[in-house]
Amino acid sequence: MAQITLNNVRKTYSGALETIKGVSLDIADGELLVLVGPSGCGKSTLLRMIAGLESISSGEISIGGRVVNTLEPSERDIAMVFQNYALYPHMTVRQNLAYGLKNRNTPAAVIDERIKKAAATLEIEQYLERKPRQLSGGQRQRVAMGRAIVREPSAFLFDEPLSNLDAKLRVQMRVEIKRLQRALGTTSVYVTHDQMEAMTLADRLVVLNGGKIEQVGTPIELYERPATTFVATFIGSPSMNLFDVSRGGFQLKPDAIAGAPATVGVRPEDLKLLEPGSNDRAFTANVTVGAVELVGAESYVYGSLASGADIVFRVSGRSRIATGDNLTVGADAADLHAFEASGARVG
Ligand SMILES: Nc1ncnc2c1ncn2[C@@H]1O[C@H](COP(=O)(O)OP(=O)(O)OP(=O)(O)O)[C@@H](O)[C@H]1O
Repeated sequence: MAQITLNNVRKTYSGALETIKGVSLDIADGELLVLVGPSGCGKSTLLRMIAGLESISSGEISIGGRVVNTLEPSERDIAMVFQNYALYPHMTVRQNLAYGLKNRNTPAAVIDERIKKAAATLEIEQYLERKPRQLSGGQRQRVAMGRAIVREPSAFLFDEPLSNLDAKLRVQMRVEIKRLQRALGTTSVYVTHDQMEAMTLADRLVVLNGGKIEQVGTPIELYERPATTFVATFIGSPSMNLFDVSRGGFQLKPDAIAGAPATVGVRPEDLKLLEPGSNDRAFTANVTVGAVELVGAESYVYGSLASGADIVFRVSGRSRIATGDNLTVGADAADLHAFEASGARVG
């Protein structure tokens, strides 16, 4: 087990602009930290630098109190789990699990014991003599996890391990990874571009944007108090409505928000359908409905304000709302988010 520390880590690929622009992070012993952000923001680069698969242009990374900047991946006592499983096709599951340990001259009895334990934990005991091609995607993913577990490393690094699986299996495996990580208590860094996966897995989340940290916090902290408009729209689905105050098209009670923000944000789930013309909430707006989307237990209503700004809100169940309807929606002061023109949160 180990704490991982990043101190002002930077990366410039040769001939490219700076990709990681000074990232500092303390990852606690046993913590599951998720790096999330849009494509190209530098998640994989950061993870690969922790793994030692990519050099660091400047700054310092330490694992378990040991500076690892110049150590080979094999010397860092970490195990990586990738999306493409990286299993050897000609070897059985047992041989795949044993491979990394044999290379490290682990005694045969220890290898057998660790494989037995990992196979039981992952419920893959009955597949040990099979080849990877005789397994389903989910089973292969478990074997990939098994290869990491038998090493008993001080940290796991996950690089989008579930992105090759179908939606249902992805949810199952994500629950399993969380359970395993808890049970083993191994410090883990997990990269994904899927905000839902990030929210459900993470002890803490790091939102990266353009090689910089936008915000670090627990999923609930990021959801309730996004530090920037970027985080506000990245976390949550459908994403938060952001209204340009200078454009208007909505009513705000004078005491609803302190100061003079440039942007007001409201989550779709915090907007309530009101009696037409109501104005007793901190925020109210008249909406012309453009489209209604039924998604299982609730519907998303998409529309526009008088200013032309887009708005989306959620209603439970199958809705009678139809395209062309004129409605009034509102929100309480506690559910409003305010941002400066720079995108930074106010208050
Ligand atoms: N070997 C390389 N040489 C030059 N530029 C690179 C190299 N690898 C990555 N980059 C660039 O660095 C940036 C970050 O890439 P990275 O793969 O870390 O992003 P990411 O957030 O993991 O994206 P994705 O979610 O699409 O995998 C991108 O602009 C990418 O083009």
